[in-house]
Amino acid sequence: MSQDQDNLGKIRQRIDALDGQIMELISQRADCAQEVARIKRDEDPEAEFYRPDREAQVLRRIHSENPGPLDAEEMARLFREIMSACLALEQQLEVAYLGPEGTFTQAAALKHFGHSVQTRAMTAIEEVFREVESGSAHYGVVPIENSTEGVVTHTLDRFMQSPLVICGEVELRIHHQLLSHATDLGDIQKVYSHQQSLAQCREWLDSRLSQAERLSLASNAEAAKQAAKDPQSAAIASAAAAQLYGLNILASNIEDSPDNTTRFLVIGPRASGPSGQDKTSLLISAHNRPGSLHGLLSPFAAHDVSLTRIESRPSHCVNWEYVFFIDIEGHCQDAKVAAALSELRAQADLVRVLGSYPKAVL
Ligand SMILES: C=C(O[C@@H]1C=C(C(=O)O)C=C[C@H]1O)C(=O)O
Repeated sequence: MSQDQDNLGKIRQRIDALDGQIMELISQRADCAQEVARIKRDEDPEAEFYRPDREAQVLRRIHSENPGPLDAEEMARLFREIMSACLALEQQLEVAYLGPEGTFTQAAALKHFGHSVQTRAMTAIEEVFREVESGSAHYGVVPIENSTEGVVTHTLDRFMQSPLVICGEVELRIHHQLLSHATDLGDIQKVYSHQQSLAQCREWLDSRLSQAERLSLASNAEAAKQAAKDPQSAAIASAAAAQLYGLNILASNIEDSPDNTTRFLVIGPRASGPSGQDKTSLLISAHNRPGSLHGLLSPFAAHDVSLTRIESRPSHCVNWEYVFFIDIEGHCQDAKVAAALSELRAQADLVRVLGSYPKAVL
């Protein structure tokens, strides 16, 4: 046996021994999680085991203390899966998402909760809300904004009527693939996709597929299904959808902006506690008076609270002329945020906290 082979054998023995220790430690961790569950259940038989604030803190600590050589993000992803498996011992979470299977929203749900939850595909954003409102699913995941195309107005509008709260956010880098049974771009007559994805690939389509008609459908996965039926068509969708619907990737990463990112929200029946690094989303309205927007924003400036986003929408209601969706830094239980909100309540016709939730970690 050569010296190298001898060394290889020894290193493999060491890896086997380490795997044994890792397994033992993960099992001890799972025992602790079950113990936490017993305590929570004793305090309250209806207790919710999932704690987004605690999970965010665990992941942040792993991220910041990671010694390498693995990338911090990679290490946090491994722990995301360990926590997901531990939580599944306590409670099988059901997560509704904007389907069908293979959408970016499903990828976002799995990124946020890990792979030990049960994901359930819904056909519309409205249905995701309804599924969680009725209690058929514990949580829901819906898209809210894209770095290239802006806000998903349908999701914002739905918050105006829903009692649900936002308990998390997920950011996902979006890579679009052109999927088809065809092998030549010249054969493509139609391109199907969700309207946002068509917009995110506009320049690529103008230069490489200008002959093809663009047709928008309810989701990218739906587009992949359509493209699978007609070899003269293509879909813009994810690599996961290519596998799921048996299509070739005819061109990859065709999005116009290299940092094309979509943000998703996790919606649920219960508010999240403070994690130390949080955001709060608000729905605010005021009558149309001169200076009313200024009045709505000044409490944030006065209490040193940063605004990360502001979006205005038609109110769909005669009483209010403006509705603003505002994201701020901090949790509604933080002193600065609480002070800004109480000042705001004195000026606005409506202030609803849509949720305070941990900033995305992964
Ligand atoms: C163990 C707990 O419950 C759940 C499981 C967690 C874990 O495995 O670390 C973290 C938060 C909760 O989702 C807890 O609240 O600490």
